[in-house]
Formats: sequence, structure tokens, C-alpha cells
Amino acid sequence: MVELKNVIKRRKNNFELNIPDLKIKSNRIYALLGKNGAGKSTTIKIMLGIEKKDSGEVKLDGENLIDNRWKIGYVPDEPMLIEKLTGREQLEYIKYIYGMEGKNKESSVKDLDKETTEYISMFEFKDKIDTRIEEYSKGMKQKISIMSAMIHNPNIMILDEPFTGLDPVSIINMKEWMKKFVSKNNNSIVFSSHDLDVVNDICTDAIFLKEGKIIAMEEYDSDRTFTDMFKEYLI
Ligand SMILES: Nc1ncnc2c1ncn2[C@@H]1O[C@H](COP(=O)(O)OP(=O)(O)OP(=O)(O)O)[C@@H](O)[C@H]1O
Repeated sequence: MVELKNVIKRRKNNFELNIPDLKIKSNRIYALLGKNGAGKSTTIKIMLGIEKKDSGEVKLDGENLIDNRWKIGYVPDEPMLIEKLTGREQLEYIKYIYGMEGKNKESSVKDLDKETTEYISMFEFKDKIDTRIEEYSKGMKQKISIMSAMIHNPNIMILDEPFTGLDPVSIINMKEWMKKFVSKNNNSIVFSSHDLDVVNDICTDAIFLKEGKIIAMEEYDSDRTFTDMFKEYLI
């Protein structure tokens, strides 16, 4: 479980993220919802420790999250890739980093290879895996960015607008993968999105952010879609 307690992050433009209490539980898919500038990316970066908070705590399974960052897979809003490498080399490099750290005790390189092949197939990437990333389209970069976040077998996936740029086949496959991912090993997913159809399809929970504050948290409800809730809270 990821837990944020009394988190405050102030920006120069007077924006303030203020999260007194947020718990991300296992086997659930959370959507972070809010209009532009509501604080979704800031929340994600604070959760990951990429940005410094002014105060508060972020814990993962009761421990300091920074010490357990290997348990997390992160897909940033803009892919952070080594453009001169091929897709395969990028994935090999990520595996090497995690292998070198030797912290991912639960997975072996063999498992990673099997899964990497599965991801390449899921994203119909077989023909492009040996092309340099600098020659990829925007959607192809997004796919390799997502694969880079998956291959070390994280327990938690944190994704910033992951579906942007993906083609319909990849969106369908990715949604299925996300549902499968959270059904095992006490895994969980948090992702930000403006696509309420995707959110309605796969999410168990939604976090509604407005001007840096969580104004509501709702579970899936068969009588009310997350779109209905979004309209109620944020329009
Ligand atoms: N690197 C930065 N430096 C200064 N201010 C920033 C930075 N990144 C975001 N902000 C500000 O922080 C606030 C929250 O931005 P954030 O990117 O978290 O919103 P968001 O909900 O993810 O928006 P969007 O839907 O447009 O991606 C905004 O006022 C934004 O201008």
C-alpha cells in the first residue's frame, strides 16, 4: 500500500498541492482525475519522490518509499528514453540497471525475458524493436516507455496519461494487461487520464482533484459512472 500523509507541495505560481491522507490499496486501479493544472502530475511526482515535497510523508508498505522505488514502475507524461539506442537496447539497459542493483529479489532475468517478449507482442512491436528510438513515432515512443516501466516486475505502476498516442489495438491490449496486473501479487495501479471512457472501463477507484486538493474519492458504482461523478464534482 502507498500512503501519503499531510503532504504539501507549493509552487512559485501559488499552486499548492495539499493531501492530508491518501491510501492506494492493493489489487485496485485508481484514476487521478481533474482539469488541466489540477495537480495530477504533481501528485504523481511527489508519490515517486521525483519532486521534493515541502512537508509530509510518502510510505510504501509502511516503509520510506524512496528506499523501495524498485517496486514501482513509472510512465512519465513525456517519454524519458535514450534516443540513440534501439528499443531492444533500451529494454536491455533497464533490465541491466535493475539486475545490477540486485534489489528485485522476486524476479529472475529469465522471467524478465519471457515477459519482455509478451509486452513486445502486446504492443505489436516485433518489427520495430531493433530500430533506433530517435526514428520512432510519438506512439511508438510511448509504447517503449510503458514497456520500460513494466519489465522489472514492479508491484505498483504509476502512469501519467499512459494512453496518449496509443493506437486502438494497443489501448485495448493495455487495458487488459492492467486488469491482469492488478489481479495478482497485491499489485496496484495509479494513472492520470482525461479519457473517461478508459476510466469507466477499467478503474475500481477514482480520485477527484481540484486546485491541488482531493475533493472526492469514489469506488466503482454500477449505478453511476465515473463520468457522472466527474460532472458532479468538477463541472
Ligand atoms: N515544473 C513546474 N514548475 C512550476 N510550476 C509547475 C511545474 N509543473 C507544474 N506546475 C504548476 O503546478 C500546477 C499543477 O500542475 P500539474 O502539472 O500537476 O497539473 P495536471 O493536473 O497534471 O495538469 P494537466 O492535465 O494539464 O497535465 C499548475 O499550476 C502548473 O502550472
